[in-house]
Amino acid sequence: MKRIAILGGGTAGVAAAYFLAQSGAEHDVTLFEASPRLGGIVETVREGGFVIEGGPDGWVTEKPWALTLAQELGLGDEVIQSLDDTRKTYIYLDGRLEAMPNGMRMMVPGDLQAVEASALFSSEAKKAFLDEPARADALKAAAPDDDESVASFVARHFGPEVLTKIAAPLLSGVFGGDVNTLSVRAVMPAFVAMEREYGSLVTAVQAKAKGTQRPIFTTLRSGVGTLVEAMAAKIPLRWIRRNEPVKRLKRTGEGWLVDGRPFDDVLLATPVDVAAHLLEPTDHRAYELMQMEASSAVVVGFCFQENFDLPQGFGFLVPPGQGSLLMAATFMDQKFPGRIPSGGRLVRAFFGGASALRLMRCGNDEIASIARMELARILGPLPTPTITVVRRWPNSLPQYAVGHLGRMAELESRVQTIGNLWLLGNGYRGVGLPDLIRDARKAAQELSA
Ligand SMILES: Cc1c2[nH]c(c1CCC(=O)O)Cc1[nH]c(c(CCC(=O)O)c1C)Cc1[nH]c(c(CCC(=O)O)c1C)Cc1[nH]c(c(C)c1CCC(=O)O)C2
Repeated sequence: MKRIAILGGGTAGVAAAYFLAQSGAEHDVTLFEASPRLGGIVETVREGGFVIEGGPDGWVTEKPWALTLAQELGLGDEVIQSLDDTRKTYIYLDGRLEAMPNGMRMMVPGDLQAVEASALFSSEAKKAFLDEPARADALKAAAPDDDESVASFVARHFGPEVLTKIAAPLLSGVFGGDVNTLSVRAVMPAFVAMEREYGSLVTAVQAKAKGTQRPIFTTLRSGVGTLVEAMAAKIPLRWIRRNEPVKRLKRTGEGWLVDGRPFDDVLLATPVDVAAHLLEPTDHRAYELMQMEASSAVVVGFCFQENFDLPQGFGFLVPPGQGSLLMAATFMDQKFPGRIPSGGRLVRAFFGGASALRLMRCGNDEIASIARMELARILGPLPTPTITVVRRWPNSLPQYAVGHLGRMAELESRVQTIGNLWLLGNGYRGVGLPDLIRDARKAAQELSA
């Protein structure tokens, strides 16, 4: 019987424990969670008919692994999709919310007429979009053999305006990060492949848009929290140790000592900085490879009993330098069905970067009042919310900087050499919930083989 320690009870750690429990093999598992609660940054608050997400509100439909898990857990009837018929994403520019043109795939237009008609871009930026297909050969030739930043990739294709107006805010809304440091190969592999094949991204997106489009986001009727709760309910209770942060990890001849207790295998599913610190005595090079910036977020959910007008669509993003403390906001009741009781509104505000770090030190009431003020400056006066949920997520989103894939390949080979070790979580092979679930399943399969 293998003695397995899972360190960290967020989505990755809980999923690993769940898959081990399901494997049919006789494992002796201990899941160490530092806090009193499982789930990490996944947390659904259900109150007064509102479904309020403290962390992620869903996942990207394109990645199948969370949906498969939901179905295995018997949650098939709970699965719902985003309301894409009325999908719009706004960018806050020069004091106004300007809609992104329809048919955009991130910063690449699928519909050049929609770009032409948009008030978001100057005539120069429109010309850059229109001219890009003709530059296909040159773009292919200019593609570096190595990694590059998202900024340099986007600027090569579409110039500086598209970079600052669309790519920067969109990437902050997905990776919380800075386009000048983010690795294009790690965060936009699909676009890199398109460039290799077509040269022009516009041509590639148009060629690929011909198939039927599924809604962009998927979630569960009662919230993403249900996914973690349903997994946790199938983990033997004696496996779970809450309020037990692990302080020391030591490799022994055959296995590990976790705060002095012997185990055969270790799954490190803590935040990257914690995992790096725990591995430092075992492998200093692994520790170095795990040094990465992580961005922080403060999320505020506001529930309103009254209905009031909001722009149609999912929400808005704020590019750097637009004079708002907000990074983004989501109009939850327009993004997914069933988030509110009949009538009412549910709006989520996000702070990131330096604003998040500053706000993190304030009390909940102060954070909520700043969030309301910042929302009202952009959306106009808001009614008084009946429920407010504030969550702080320090260092929660690792930044995949230029060279990330190369560093991760080296880290993986260190992990193989160390042996009896798995690294799980959002610092390595993808930031979305589906990525975490895919990796946890794979680790459990390898352990049970
Ligand atoms: C600010 C922020 C958001 N979401 C996120 C942040 C970063 C800050 C942080 O959590 O630390 C994080 C995020 N957003 C997304 C992911 C998953 C990415 C993946 O699975 O690869 C992750 C990890 C999907 C997304 N999130 C977004 C896209 C782009 C959608 C598009 O092309 O329109 C994706 C794939 C855009 C986004 N993202 C957000 C808003 C308000 C919007 C626009 C409106 C809306 O949909 O709610 C909120």
